[in-house]
Amino acid sequence: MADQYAHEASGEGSRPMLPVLRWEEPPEGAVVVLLDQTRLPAEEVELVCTDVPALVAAIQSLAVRGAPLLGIAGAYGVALAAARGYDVEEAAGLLERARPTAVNLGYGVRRAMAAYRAAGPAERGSAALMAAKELHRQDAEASARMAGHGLALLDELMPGGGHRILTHCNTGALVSGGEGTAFAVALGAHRVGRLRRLWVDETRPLFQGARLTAYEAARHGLPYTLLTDNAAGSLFAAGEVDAVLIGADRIAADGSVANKVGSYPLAVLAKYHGVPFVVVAPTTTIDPGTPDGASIVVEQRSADEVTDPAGAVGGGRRTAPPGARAYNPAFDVTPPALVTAIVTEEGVLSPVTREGVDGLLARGRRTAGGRGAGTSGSGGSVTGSV
Ligand SMILES: CSC[C@@H](O)[C@@H](O)C(=O)COP(=O)(O)O
Repeated sequence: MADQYAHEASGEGSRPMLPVLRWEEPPEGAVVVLLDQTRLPAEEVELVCTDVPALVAAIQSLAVRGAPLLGIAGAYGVALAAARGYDVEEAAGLLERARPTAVNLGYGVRRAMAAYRAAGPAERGSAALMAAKELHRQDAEASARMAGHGLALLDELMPGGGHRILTHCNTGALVSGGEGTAFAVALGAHRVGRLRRLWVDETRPLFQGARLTAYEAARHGLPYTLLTDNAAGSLFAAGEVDAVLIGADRIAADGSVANKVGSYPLAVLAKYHGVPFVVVAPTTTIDPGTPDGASIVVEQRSADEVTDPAGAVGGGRRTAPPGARAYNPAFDVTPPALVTAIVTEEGVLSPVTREGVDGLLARGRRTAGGRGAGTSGSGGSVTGSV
């Protein structure tokens, strides 16, 4: 495909992005400060959440979003409730139910709640806060390790380098305590001179690809090119895609992957064209309590996001006549048979089997400590450092 479609690489971003999420304790009381992702890329504006309902609203409006970051936000939400003297048990329920598909949200809330409940009455708030900070730090570490494992996998799959990678939705620093999941792998490839092109699906209806991934790619000087989601087929047919790299919102025990709607069609295309389809996610995204893809609850969002797509992210005009109905699932589910590999901070699983997923989870539990059910097992090959 002609290079005139490529955004020119221009070196690392000129200035650091504001922190995606931070905790502050001014004299007026603790707050969770978020980079408002609904305002990107036009402006970097922070949203200050002084209470749990405000944080829940920010989660539901996608001001803060992306599975790993939702987990971190949920954990800080518990700390916020404790610091502000709210009913912490009730706050935890509100936070956990704010969005249904990304398992990390509930994981982060439960982890902070476990610390809160285990502490003595005077230490509960600080115990929840420490748990949130620990999860934040661990997610950054996991991100760096995923980038390393993912890059090694790409080199194995495509020894010649010059990777042309297609990605969907947004998986960079905006979803993570670190540099992200799938995007961190592409960034790693760029830094060692192996990324020839990052193809970025715009990701309808909320344009996380166009608004957020392109924004992050530009800041890092990646050679990226945007495409409408429905242009992906012709891109594969033209032989322009070497690998698909995506994130995940929930990985079921059988290796089924829920991710932003539009991921499953990419997996089908990849299979047909013999292109690796690689999922990059921390082990906190694996849910042993969800046995298979059919059991994953897929969030259904408002029809307005489809009929008035620009309006949903800050101004524009309707594209559909008044009263038009819309089918608007936020995620779809890709079966394990279509997934070439799952890259986690604990290593790479390929092929994707129930036993292999279980083994990854056991490794993740050993690293992070106590994360719920699941037994260790074997099956599938997990490579990489433990
Ligand atoms: C790394 S998070 C998983 C992503 O791949 C993707 O599905 C995503 O960005 C989450 O969707 P969102 O609805 O924007 O919260």
